[in-house]
Amino acid sequence: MNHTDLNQKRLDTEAMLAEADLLFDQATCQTALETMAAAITAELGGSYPLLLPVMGGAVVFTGKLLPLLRFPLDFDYVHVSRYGDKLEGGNFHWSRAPQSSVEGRDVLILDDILDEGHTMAAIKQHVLDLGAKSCHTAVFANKLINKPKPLVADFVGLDVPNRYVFGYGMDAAGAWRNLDAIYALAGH
Ligand SMILES: O=P(O)(O)OC[C@H]1O[C@H](OP(=O)(O)OP(=O)(O)O)[C@H](O)[C@@H]1O
Ligand code: HPA
Repeated sequence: MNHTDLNQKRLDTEAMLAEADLLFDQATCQTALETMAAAITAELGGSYPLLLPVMGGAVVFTGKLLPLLRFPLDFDYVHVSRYGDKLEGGNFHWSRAPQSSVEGRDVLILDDILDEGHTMAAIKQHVLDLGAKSCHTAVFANKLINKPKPLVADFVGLDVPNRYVFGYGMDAAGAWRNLDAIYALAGH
């Protein structure tokens, strides 16, 4: 992309945020995160779990959550995507399957958002197929959609409305994963 195109993209991306609706501010997200950390600790703190964040959306949630978990754990990650830069999900693309052995482990999958739930359901099934002893799921945002999901997350930070949301690891057209709050795209 040349300099002019990049500059236009920067301006468009700034405009997208300026027009968006703030749903959950930084303080609200932090409180939700701390509540989740306490619940995860109570459930899994004694089982030396293997944490598997789903890149790239889980990067902010995971980076903020990990220092709040003061118990022994192992860390690996998977990379699965089905939205890319689009607003609607398509086929799965696995860029990285779990590398550490999940066999016999209590696994906790972490993701930024449970939308239709297909991503989390597929990863959980894969982890169980690999012989995990148990598999819990944690999502920072759970979208309140108007249809049943294949899976209910064990740990949820915030319920978000049925709109396209971004920030806190979630992208809008590839941008704004770096925001410390959750916004909804204008008109979506
Ligand atoms: O519940 P679902 O409808 O399956 O959607 C949720 C998934 O979609 C997003 O990933 P995406 O495919 O956009 O990849 P990314 O994490 O790289 O943005 C998000 O990070 C979740 O993994
Ligand atoms: O609403 C969303 N925002 C960002 N990424 C997503 N992936 C699935 N749904 C969403």
